[in-house]
Amino acid sequence: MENNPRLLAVKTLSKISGGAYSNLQLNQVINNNNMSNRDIRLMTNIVYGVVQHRLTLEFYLKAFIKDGNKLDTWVRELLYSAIYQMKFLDKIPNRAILNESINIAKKLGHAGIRKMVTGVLHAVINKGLPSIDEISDNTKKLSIKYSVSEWIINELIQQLGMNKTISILESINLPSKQSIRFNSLVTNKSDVKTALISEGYSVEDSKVSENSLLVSKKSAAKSELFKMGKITIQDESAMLPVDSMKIKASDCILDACSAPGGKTIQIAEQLDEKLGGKVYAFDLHEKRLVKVKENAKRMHVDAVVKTKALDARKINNEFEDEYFDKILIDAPCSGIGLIRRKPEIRYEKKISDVEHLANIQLDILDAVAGKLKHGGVLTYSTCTILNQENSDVISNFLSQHSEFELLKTDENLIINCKDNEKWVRVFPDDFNSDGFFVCKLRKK
Ligand SMILES: C[S@@+](CC[C@H](N)C(=O)[O-])C[C@H]1O[C@@H](n2cnc3c(N)ncnc32)[C@H](O)[C@@H]1O
Repeated sequence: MENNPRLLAVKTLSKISGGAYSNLQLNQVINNNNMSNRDIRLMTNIVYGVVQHRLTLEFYLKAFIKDGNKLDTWVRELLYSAIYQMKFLDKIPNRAILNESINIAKKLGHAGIRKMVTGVLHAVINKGLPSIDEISDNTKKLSIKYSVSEWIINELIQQLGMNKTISILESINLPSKQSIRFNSLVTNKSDVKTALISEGYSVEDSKVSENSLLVSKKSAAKSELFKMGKITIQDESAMLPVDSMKIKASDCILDACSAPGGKTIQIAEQLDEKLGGKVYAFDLHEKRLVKVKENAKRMHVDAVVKTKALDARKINNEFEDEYFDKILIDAPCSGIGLIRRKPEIRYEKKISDVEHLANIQLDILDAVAGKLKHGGVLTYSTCTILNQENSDVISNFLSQHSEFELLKTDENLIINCKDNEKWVRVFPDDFNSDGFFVCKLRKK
C-alpha cells in the first residue's frame, strides 16, 4: 500500500495544505517512490485536481459535514480526493473510489474515522452533490464553480468584463501545456523536433513564440536534449519579454530580477563575449542566483552571464548612469497569470499583495531608469494579468519620467498588441499559456 498513488496523493495534499508548494512536493514524492508512469499520472492528477478545485470541493463537502475544517487534515484531504475523483474523473467507478478511500482511512486512522469516511462517501453517492447553480450571489457562484477567490473575480470583471472573465476562468482549470525553448546558439528548431520525436515525445509548434515548441507524453527535463543544454523548459509566454528586445551580440544588458534565470539565459544566447556582449543578472540573495548560474552553465552561456546579489532598488552606487544598452525588469508580481500551473496562487494572494507589489515595481523602475543609455530600451514584464501591476505601474512611471516613451512591443513578435495598446497582454485563455504583460519603454 505504501506506493499506492491515492495514499501518496492524500499525504502530499496534507503537506500542501500545511504550506508546501504542490510542484516541489510532487517532485519529491515522485523521486522518493518507485511508481509506474500510470500511477504517477493518477497521483499528479488527484493532487493538482484537489488544489485546483478546492473551493468547489469545500462547498460539496459542507453539504455532508458542517465544519470540514475541524477534521484532521489528512481526513479532509482524503474526502476531497474521493469527491474530486467522483465528480471530475469519469473513468473511475464510484465503487473503486469508495473502496480505495476506505482502505486509506483504515491505514491512516482508527475505526471511528474509517466509519465516518465510509458514511460520508456513501451519502455522497446516494444523495448526489449539491448544485452550485443555486447559489444566488453571482460572484460567489463563479468563485465556487471555478474555485478562484472572489476578489480576483471582482477585479477581472471590472477590468475585462464578464465574457472575458468567464473565458479566463474556464481555461485555468484545463491541464497546462509543457513548452520548451531551444538554444539557438547550439541547435535549431528542425533538429530539435527530429530529436525529440525520436526520443518518443509528441511535438507541436507554438503560436506564441518562434523559439518554442509544445512537448507532450513525458517530462522534457528527462530528455537527452535537456541534459545537453540544447533545450530548456520555459512557458511560451515567458519568452515574449526577451523575444521583444531585439538584442545585439555586443549589448551590455541588465536583467534586474533574474532568478531562476529563464530570461537571463534567453538573453545570453544572443550575446557574443568577443564583441563585449554581457548580461548582469541581479536578484535579492546569492541563494537565488545559484539556479541562474547552474542554468547558464548547462546552456553553455556562463561566459557572458555576470550574477550579482543586489536589490535592484539599490543599484545607484553600483553602476554609473547610462551604463546599459538595454534593461529587462521581469518584476516580482502576484503571478495571477500563472494560476493554471501554480493553482495555490488563486487562494494565497490578496488584493493588498497586489497593491504592495505595485509599489515595489515602481520603485525598481525608478531606481534603474537612470542606468539606461539614451536611445536604449527598458522592457518591463510581469506574469500577472491585473492592471494595478501592469498598465497602472507604467502610467505612473511615465508620469514621473518624461524622458521615456512607450514603444510598440510587438514589432519582433509572432503575436500582436491588442486593439490600440502598445504593450502586449496575453491572457491564460488566449493560447492556454501563462498570462503575461510586456511593455517596452525607450529613453529619448
Ligand atoms: C518573476 S521572478 C523573475 C523570473 C526570472 N526573470 C526568470 O525568467 O526566470 C522575480 C524575481 O525578482 C526577484 N526580486 C524581488 N524583488 C527584487 C528586488 N528588489 N531586486 C532584485 N530582484 C528582486 C525575486 O527574488 C524573483 O526571483
